[in-house]
Amino acid sequence: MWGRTLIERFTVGCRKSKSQGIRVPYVVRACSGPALPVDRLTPLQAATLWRQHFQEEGVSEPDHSSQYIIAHVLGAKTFESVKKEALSEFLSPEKTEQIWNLCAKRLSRMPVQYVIEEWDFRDITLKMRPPVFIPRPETEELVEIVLSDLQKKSGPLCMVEVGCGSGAISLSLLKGLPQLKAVALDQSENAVNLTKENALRLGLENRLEIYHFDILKDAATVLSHCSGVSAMVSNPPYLYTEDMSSLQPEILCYEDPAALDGGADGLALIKQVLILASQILLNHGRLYLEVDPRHPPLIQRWAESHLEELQYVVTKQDFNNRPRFCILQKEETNEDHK
Ligand SMILES: C[S@@+](CC[C@H](N)C(=O)[O-])C[C@H]1O[C@@H](n2cnc3c(N)ncnc32)[C@H](O)[C@@H]1O
Repeated sequence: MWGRTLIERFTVGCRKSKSQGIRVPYVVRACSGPALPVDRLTPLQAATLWRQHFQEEGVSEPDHSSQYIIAHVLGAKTFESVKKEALSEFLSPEKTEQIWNLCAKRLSRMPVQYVIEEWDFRDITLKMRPPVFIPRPETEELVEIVLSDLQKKSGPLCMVEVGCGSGAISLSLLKGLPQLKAVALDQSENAVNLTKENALRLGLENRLEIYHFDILKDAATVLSHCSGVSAMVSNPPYLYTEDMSSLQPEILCYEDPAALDGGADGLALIKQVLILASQILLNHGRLYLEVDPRHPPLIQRWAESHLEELQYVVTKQDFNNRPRFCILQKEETNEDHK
């Protein structure tokens, strides 16, 4: 596991009504939190106070939430990395007010990553802004799988990412592979702008082209901008629509639903990615997908019956041992030999 971590992501956050057995999404109560203290507090005291308050208000990961926010205000990434003495020194009134303002945002269920406006993904730190999707730890594993495959290839490489969000996947692959060039696409203007900003911050902008394309509407344009690539990567929206209303309030209230909702069977965008992969990839080029654990056999069957040139290679498990990553490969067809 890399960098800063928060555990709960994509957890279904609904409760069942006892009387009707139906799903009732959480209602986030408006609450203001403890008043700005008159007496001076140390970071340790502030962390304890806010942990208790988050706990009382049902905010998930109360400990990590208060610690990451206070560490951020103190100019550090984690509480553990703040000097011991600094944790017991009184906070200035300005820093106390900053902590109170940020913790109030967390109290309204804003994810910590949006509260502190940045997050770590593998060995890079990315700027975060709602409603652009917050990268999840499983996606670090997807990147590892792609990296270890591409590292075996020699010469210049080009890849396409569909649905780049904050740029997490493309930027960490570019960082790890100096011979790689990438094209990143997203239907969201917010995502495209954030990927551009993150690419500039990391000094990777010269090897990355970023386009505001919707692959369901602009397939022809996508094809004209990307062809002959060695790899295609996507962590597409793959949730089943019926599961959307029961997501945690952090996700429901702040993240773009278009980054999550994959339609009735979660496969709406995935099928289009498969079609594009069969047209964009070079022979022996590979498509790497992050999906729901129910998807791999469905994807294999669909690709086999619709796309002769795309062979299903393997399903890989995530760190929870769930089948989450699909690899497919473009093969020469009889047509190609003619
Ligand atoms: C699950 S997020 C993944 C973001 C990022 N790759 C990551 O792993 O953190 C899916 C992304 O796909 C984008 N997306 C959804 N539908 C799309 C479409 N039709 N065309 C292009 N991008 C799309 C969303 O805007 C979102 O940024």
